[in-house]
Amino acid sequence: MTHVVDGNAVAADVRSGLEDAIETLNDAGVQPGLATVLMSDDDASATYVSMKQRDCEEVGINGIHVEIDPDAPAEELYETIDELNADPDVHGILVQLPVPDHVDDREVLRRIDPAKDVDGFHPENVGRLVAGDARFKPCTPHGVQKLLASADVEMAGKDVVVVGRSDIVGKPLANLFLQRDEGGNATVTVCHSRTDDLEAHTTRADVVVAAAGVPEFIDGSMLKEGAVVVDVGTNRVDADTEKGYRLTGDVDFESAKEKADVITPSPGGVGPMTRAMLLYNTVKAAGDLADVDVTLP
Ligand SMILES: Nc1nc(=O)c2c([nH]1)NC[C@@H]1CN(c3ccc(C(=O)N[C@@H](CCC(=O)O)C(=O)O)cc3)C=[N+]21
Repeated sequence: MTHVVDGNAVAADVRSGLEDAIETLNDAGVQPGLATVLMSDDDASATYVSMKQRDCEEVGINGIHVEIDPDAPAEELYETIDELNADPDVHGILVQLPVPDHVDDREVLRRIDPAKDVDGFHPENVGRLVAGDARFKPCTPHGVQKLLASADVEMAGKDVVVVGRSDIVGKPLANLFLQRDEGGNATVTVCHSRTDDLEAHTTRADVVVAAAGVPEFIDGSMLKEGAVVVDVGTNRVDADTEKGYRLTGDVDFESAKEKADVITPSPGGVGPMTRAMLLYNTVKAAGDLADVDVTLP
């Protein structure tokens, strides 16, 4: 029987595992705070940000939400970041990506205080992750590791194929899988849109991570019998539903499930874990900034 990993349940475990740490912080007079900044008209972005705010409320993190008109000058976003950097009640800052074209996203990521960079996207934090000294593991890659651990998937020595080379998923995840610690020690191949013969890679992989942002493009025929499949995709595709779309991953779930021993669905897999690890990083940031020792799940 294929094990379908329940991302909502594992995410709920992470959230309840944070309760002790939040209590410890509260006892020390610290209320962890997460600022989300939205500079976009995009529906999906607004939905994700409001889910993140709701998560904060649920676990007792102070959620601060800032919205900036997408037509406003870039300076407005930069100055907002400066203010949040200086605000002692804010321990984590997340600027929802993508930002409008006239805003330099590299400048956005450089501008965030690395100690408050709960996405882990600041160049200093990227460098630390690659060097094996991560301060914040980026939320999606970290969530993938936690999901695999929850399903007792041993990564050491495994042939892992990551499909997708983004800065927010593919690259950091490949680095985490390589590291000499828990959830790492794998043999990692990173494939992408210019890879010759993708199937040759995926069909020999013990673990396939689909993170290319292309709906349902990994199907059962591309997998080895008994593979572990992680679906990072969250795509909205047009459909005859009330909302006019349905959510689907980068994996064709039905055919992949026929082959896989373990599979994470989407929705209901990596997405909720991404949000849970954001809370985790916010609690860690609060502990570090306030110099309070917290035990993280
Ligand atoms: N600075 C920044 N940090 C991010 O972490 C970030 C970002 N920008 N921009 C966009 C992507 C996307 N992302 C998701 C998070 C949760 C779900 C999620 O919870 N999905 C649910 C369903 C969501 C729904 O119902 O629409 C699920 O998969 O079950 C999806 C996508 C974070 N991102």
